[in-house]
Amino acid sequence: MADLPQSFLDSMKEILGEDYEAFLTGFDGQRQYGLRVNTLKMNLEEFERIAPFHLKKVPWISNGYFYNAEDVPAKHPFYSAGLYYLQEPSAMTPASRLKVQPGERVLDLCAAPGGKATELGAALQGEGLLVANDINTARAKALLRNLELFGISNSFVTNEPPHVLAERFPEFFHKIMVDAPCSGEGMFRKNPAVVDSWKEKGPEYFSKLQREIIVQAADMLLPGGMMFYSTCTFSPLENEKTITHLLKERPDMEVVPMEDYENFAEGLTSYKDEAFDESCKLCRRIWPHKMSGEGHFMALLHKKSGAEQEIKSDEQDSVMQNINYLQAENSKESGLNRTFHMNQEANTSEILNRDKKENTIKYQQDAEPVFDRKNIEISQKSDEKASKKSKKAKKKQQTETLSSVWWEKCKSLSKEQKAAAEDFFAHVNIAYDVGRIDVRGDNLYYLPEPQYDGRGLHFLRNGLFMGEFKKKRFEPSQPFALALRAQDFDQVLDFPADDERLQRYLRGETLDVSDLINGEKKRKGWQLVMAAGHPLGFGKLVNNNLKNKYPAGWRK
Ligand SMILES: C[S@@+](CC[C@H](N)C(=O)[O-])C[C@H]1O[C@@H](n2cnc3c(N)ncnc32)[C@H](O)[C@@H]1O
Repeated sequence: MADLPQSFLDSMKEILGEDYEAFLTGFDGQRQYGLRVNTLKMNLEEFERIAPFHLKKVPWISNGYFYNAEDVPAKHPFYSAGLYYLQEPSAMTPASRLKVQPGERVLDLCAAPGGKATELGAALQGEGLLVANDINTARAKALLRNLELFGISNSFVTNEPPHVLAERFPEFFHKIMVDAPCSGEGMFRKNPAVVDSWKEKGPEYFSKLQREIIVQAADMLLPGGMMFYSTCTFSPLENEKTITHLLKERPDMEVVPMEDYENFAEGLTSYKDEAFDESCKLCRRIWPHKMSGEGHFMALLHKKSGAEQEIKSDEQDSVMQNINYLQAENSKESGLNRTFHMNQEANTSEILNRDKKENTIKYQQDAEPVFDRKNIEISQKSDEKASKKSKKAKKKQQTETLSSVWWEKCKSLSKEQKAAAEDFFAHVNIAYDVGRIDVRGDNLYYLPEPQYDGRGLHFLRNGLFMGEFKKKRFEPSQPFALALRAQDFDQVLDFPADDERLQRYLRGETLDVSDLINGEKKRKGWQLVMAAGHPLGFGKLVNNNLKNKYPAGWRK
């Protein structure tokens, strides 16, 4: 057992009472290994059919599995294809309980390295917007990589303190995840080094930070929206006390029940001589001695709204699952009788303006908008005629593809670059909404659909980075490969998952692929390399040899 601080042990004894001994014994127990399937890329039946691991379902997570440590799924090509995320099972819970639906605007405020954001992004299924933020630049880079690996194309990855986002996005998001920085008591078993950082910065330090963050987060939530607060620590200071603070500061926020599991424990309503809001009982705790997880605190919060439209049973909205659950719970045991309303859209007028360079991470605050996506007002009050017109325009736009006509309009590109891009996109079987295509400097992007104002924000990525124009060429990007499905590209090299060439491909080696192209003499150029039908990256075919285009920074 790690050398645990006495004040931590005293606090645990106070909270757990007769369960304390079982909790301590748990520290000598075995670590649980888990993976979560990327439902943007595949369904569970397919995963179970193809995964060569010893899997057991995590009973409270629909797409979560325990695996045996000796399986080493991180080394399998399926990992490099973004088919799953390795995650301790209790850490899978928060994103699974926020019930994100395609088309929503979602914020993950403390997102790096992406354990929750990858699941939230997958739940969007390519529709809507995921703003994934982390205050720490190095960690935000890891977050971006994981989102790219998962093939999530509709994210805006930012690197800002929460208060800056709160000023920019008042009442903007349907769903918000706050997986707060914390003292990490739930990590003590998995990573004893966390004990040392706890001694430097413990619950008192983080509690103050969390109280600021949670209020700023709530201010970004749409009335009727849902927010999830979680930590991987046990201290009530960082958990129920933070929630109680939010409820006092923002009376329109309330704790609501989440989808339950028999071994979750209730939140606390007091600790020592401090009383917390009674509704903290609806929060949930994962205790490592009660179930197979390292430990988590979780609160599902709802922002009440006043006179907005009441949710009707036939209007299947994202909030419905949580609310249905809540109503059932209310009538069952709590006796609370609430009516829920929601405001479906914010009155927001947004102009998107972008920086010229990729990865300079800074929007020009005072620059003229380079790209004004019609300054569409998202408003419930917008008159019907305008909305019909814009729907028609959008439909027309969506049927356009990246044809020569479109490239012709791209003034910043040379003739050769346009021809190269056109050649490449002739192999892509996707009809793009050309209004979302953006050529910025030498780079090509596909922007998320919802409108938002990103001016002046530090960011690492806006939408999908599709590729780069070099002198006379167009080079498709690695994130683009990972966002494609097998049927989206018509020149594929599909290797069996256990073909040793896949490991060599992932190391950057040139491969002989004559057996895969069956004497197709004319075949050349960009190929999508796949492991059993799942894209891994690009290569270029020259005389039966595959020149490796797996980027150096991604190699194993
Ligand atoms: C518990 S971790 C998030 C883990 C992540 N949600 C996941 O599942 O992979 C908390 C994150 O909060 C960030 N953070 C630290 N201080 C912060 C602050 N003052 N405001 C916002 N985020 C902060 C850290 O950089 C860290 O990545």
